[in-house]
Amino acid sequence: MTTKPFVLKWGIVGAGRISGFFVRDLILDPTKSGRDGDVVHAVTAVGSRSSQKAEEFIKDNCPQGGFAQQSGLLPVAPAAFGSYADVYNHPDVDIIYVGTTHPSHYEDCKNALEAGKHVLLEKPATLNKAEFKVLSELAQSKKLFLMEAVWTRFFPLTFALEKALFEDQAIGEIRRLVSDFSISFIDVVDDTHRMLNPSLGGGGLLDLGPYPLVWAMLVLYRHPKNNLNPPTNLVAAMTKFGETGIDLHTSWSMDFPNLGPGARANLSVSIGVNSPKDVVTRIQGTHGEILLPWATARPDKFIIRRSQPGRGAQDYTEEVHEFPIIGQGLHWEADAVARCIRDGKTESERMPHADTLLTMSIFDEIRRQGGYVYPEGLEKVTL
Ligand SMILES: NC(=O)C1=CN([C@@H]2O[C@H](COP(=O)(O)OP(=O)(O)OC[C@H]3O[C@@H](n4cnc5c(N)ncnc54)[C@H](OP(=O)(O)O)[C@@H]3O)[C@@H](O)[C@H]2O)C=CC1
Ligand SMILES: O=C1OC[C@@H](O)[C@H](O)[C@H]1O
Repeated sequence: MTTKPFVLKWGIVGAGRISGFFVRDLILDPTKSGRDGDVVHAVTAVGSRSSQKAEEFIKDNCPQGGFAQQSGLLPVAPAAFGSYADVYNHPDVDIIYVGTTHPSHYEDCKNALEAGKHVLLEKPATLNKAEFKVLSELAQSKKLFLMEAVWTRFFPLTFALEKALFEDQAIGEIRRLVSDFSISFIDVVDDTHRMLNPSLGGGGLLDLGPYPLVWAMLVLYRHPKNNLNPPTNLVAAMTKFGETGIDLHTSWSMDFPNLGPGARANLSVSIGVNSPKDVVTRIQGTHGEILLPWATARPDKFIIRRSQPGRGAQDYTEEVHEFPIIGQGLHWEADAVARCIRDGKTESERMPHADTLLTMSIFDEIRRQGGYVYPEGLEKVTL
């Protein structure tokens, strides 16, 4: 006997680039994209500040909705709206995907929760820790699911990497992690683009920073021996882009003193250059290293180089572990969210509120040390 899959009905707010990638992944047949198929997705409503844009978004990305609609499991067509509120109030929506620009995240998420909907909130969750704290408390008080959309955490590759590091001890004790995510936007987009525009929370840190940080969070912060102790000795530097106040290059280091004699993360982002494609993340241990090639957000392989202590970095054996990605790879995150909601959970153990609060407190401190000040009134909540 086959069991019917759980259907999660999504309402999308913000008809932009990542929302397009997200819904196109919701259309993929789970059994043909390396997933279990116990949960499937429907796209029942799309909201934009322009109704025409919402209609075009549906036509271009999901004319028949998600896989649940395409396969006949849910006979409901996706509806286009010229406001976000119509999506929050739509009876055929279980969860809101917030794919808007950074400064809108707080209010869009709050409005969705107040309308009684679960939320998957694009990264960075908010502009600061204080804003996310309000959202977390609101979601908890209303018993609604809320998660920051750090999709990289849900890749099969990421689970396999953790097994190699923590169970198999593939490189011995971890001593250092170096990760960079850099994409040159300067001279590629104009100054009004969200990446360069201070009033849209522009710059490298908020947009690209979640990805180098996610590797430090998973490999060092969530290392079984770290016992979830926050990093110490955070030291950050920012180079600013012209007179705008946003960051062009940002780098920071953090220590994890509970790991052996101590481990360090050296992390960086830039919107002025591109990361080298061959290695963007390097995890170094007492018995070798693991390399992750481009992209920091979406790697499809890792390379284990095993060596003997004291034998020098040139003397190693190499194994390549490949994890092909069908679609963009946002479907693993969407499936994990669907399972949480099916099972009545209000948080994901894989991406809990506590990890978002720590992320935002790290970003707050980097901005403090780097002198990144948001335009007046951009933050809706401050400490
Ligand atoms: N997980 C991932 O891989 C990725 C995540 N992201 C995250 O997703 C979010 C959106 O990024 P992306 O899709 O690239 O951005 P886009 O600019 O393509 O889309 C953002 C959308 O936000 C809405 N919006 C609301 N208020 C404003 C405003 N004042 N100015 C401009 N747009 C506004 C618009 O939707 P409308 O006009 O329809 O109302 C717009 O289409 C960001 O938080 C980013 O960090 C981005 C890329 C990849
Ligand atoms: O989340 C992201 O990952 C991919 C990048 O291209 C994009 O700027 C960023 O928002």
